[in-house]
Amino acid sequence: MAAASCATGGPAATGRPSRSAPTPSPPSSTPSRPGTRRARRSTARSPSARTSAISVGSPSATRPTGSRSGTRRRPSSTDSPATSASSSAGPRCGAVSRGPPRPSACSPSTRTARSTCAPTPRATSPSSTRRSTPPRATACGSRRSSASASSDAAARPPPARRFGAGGPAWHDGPVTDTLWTYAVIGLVVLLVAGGVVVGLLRGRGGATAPEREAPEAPGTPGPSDADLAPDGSIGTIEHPGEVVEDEPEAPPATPAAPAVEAPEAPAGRLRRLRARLARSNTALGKGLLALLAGGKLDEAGWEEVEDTLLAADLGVAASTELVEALRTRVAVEGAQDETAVRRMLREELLRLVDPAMDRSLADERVDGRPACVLVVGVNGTGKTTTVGKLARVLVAQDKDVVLGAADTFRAAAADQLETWGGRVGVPTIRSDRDGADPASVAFDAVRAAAELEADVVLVDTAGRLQNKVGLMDELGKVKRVIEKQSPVDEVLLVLDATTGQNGMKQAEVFSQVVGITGIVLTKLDGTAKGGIVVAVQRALGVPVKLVGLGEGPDDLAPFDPEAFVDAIVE
Ligand SMILES: Nc1nc2c(ncn2[C@@H]2O[C@H](COP(=O)(O)OP(=O)(O)OP(=O)(O)O)[C@@H](O)[C@H]2O)c(=O)[nH]1
Repeated sequence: MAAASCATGGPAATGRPSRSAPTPSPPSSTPSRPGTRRARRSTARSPSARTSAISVGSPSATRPTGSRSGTRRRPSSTDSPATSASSSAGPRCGAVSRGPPRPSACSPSTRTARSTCAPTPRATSPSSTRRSTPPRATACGSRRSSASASSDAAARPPPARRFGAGGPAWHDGPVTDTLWTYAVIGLVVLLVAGGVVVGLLRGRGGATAPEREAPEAPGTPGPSDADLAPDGSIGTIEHPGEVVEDEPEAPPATPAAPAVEAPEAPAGRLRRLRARLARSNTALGKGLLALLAGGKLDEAGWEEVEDTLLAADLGVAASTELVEALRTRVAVEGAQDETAVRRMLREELLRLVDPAMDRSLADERVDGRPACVLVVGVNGTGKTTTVGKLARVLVAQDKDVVLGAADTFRAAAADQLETWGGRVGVPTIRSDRDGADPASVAFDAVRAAAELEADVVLVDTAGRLQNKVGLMDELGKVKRVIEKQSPVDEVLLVLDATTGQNGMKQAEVFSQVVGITGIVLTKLDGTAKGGIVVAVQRALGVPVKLVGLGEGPDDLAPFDPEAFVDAIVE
């Protein structure tokens, strides 16, 4: 046991570099990244963690303590293996070898008296043999002068003779016998005392609080195999008289993986949301129906119909056109009941909304690459929310989606988008730095989507007023940079329906800068101005493709002209 302690405790045995002082080593690079799970794992498994785990339950006999001792005393090249083997641990071996017993054991008087104790039974016992055999002789010999060693050799008979038959030839008489006996007894007492001291030191090492270890340099070897339990873990370390068990290692606290949601299928969403649309557009629908079904309309009545349409943001041209169409039909078909009026109104509104427009989204891979969708608009219209909701629509259609957080202006936008994506298991490409170049982030997102072989990448951009030339130029650059890698298949302009005709001006400028291909009308749940759908489509010649009807995650619906008109007239 002692020999084993020395072997594992000495610096040479551990392979650890000797340190002249236990100064803290520089921190390793791994713990400098605690935020990451990998880093947490690394920290949990780091050498310092392991050694501190050993220190908690380990006494001086364990390798770490031996290692620390090793830093205090570098083993001398003159230390023989026997010296180590005869002591407990490296440094302690040295301390014991320098203690009082050795000089007295090796003193000339003792050597002279040795001949007198030859016949004692203790001298022939195995333990006596261990104590008196080469190890200690070597230790003593390292201190003796060569002259005294040679005189000692001359005066001393061979050990076999001394302790074997106890040959009388070198018996000098009773006085010498007595001195020899005392010397041997003294030697034995000192050895026993030394053993007790070593034992106490070890026992105390196990009882005291573990010393705090200096952090180890990266690459410092971890616990040796001797420190490891059969299963490879750092296990119990036994000491005389006590068994210290490692506390069962608590499983690493892994954050609960957020549940991935299953978004609602997009088909029929608008029908579910129709009540919200109808509630907001009650004035339009009910007002028109009341006027039209009230009997033959005079000029004032028709003006009232037109005002109602304008109030719903249908726009002057569309409103005038609708009134003309209705007047013609009433004149031709005669006075109608409410059901017939409703049908007539529905047909004329639907014609204005133009169901023939292509409202499909670019959400399929094109020419072996992901479809690329850029989302633009003024501040606060709901772009980020729309990108998040649209990701859900696409996931519900079993598409592989990647999000690009190119809104680097608003600090929380990337986090907001990442949260949306995380809920449906969609990755978000973002910059860690606020104010990063949005074109660069957009480029990275498109490249990542290509590498991931996604179906579609949705790139969110910062809100900007259409009259800020610098910001509009920046948006143009975002698109151009993306196009160095992939065509932009869809540019969605997000318009807040509550802004009414103001949105028309936005749409025109954005369209000039980045070429709008589709419109998302948000916040239609909170406005009676559903007529904007018609107005904006007519002004830009691009279809409304999606409508937002609430703040809920699935409150974005593909625009369905029939459902939209039904919600108005029913
Ligand atoms: N009622 C309602 N609220 C909506 C709708 N769409 C978005 N919002 C809300 O509009 C607010 C602004 O949404 P954001 O997505 O942050 O707007 P943004 O355009 O990204 O904002 P900027 O990045 O500052 O330009 C949020 O409170 C959304 O919940 C909608 O269809 N209906």
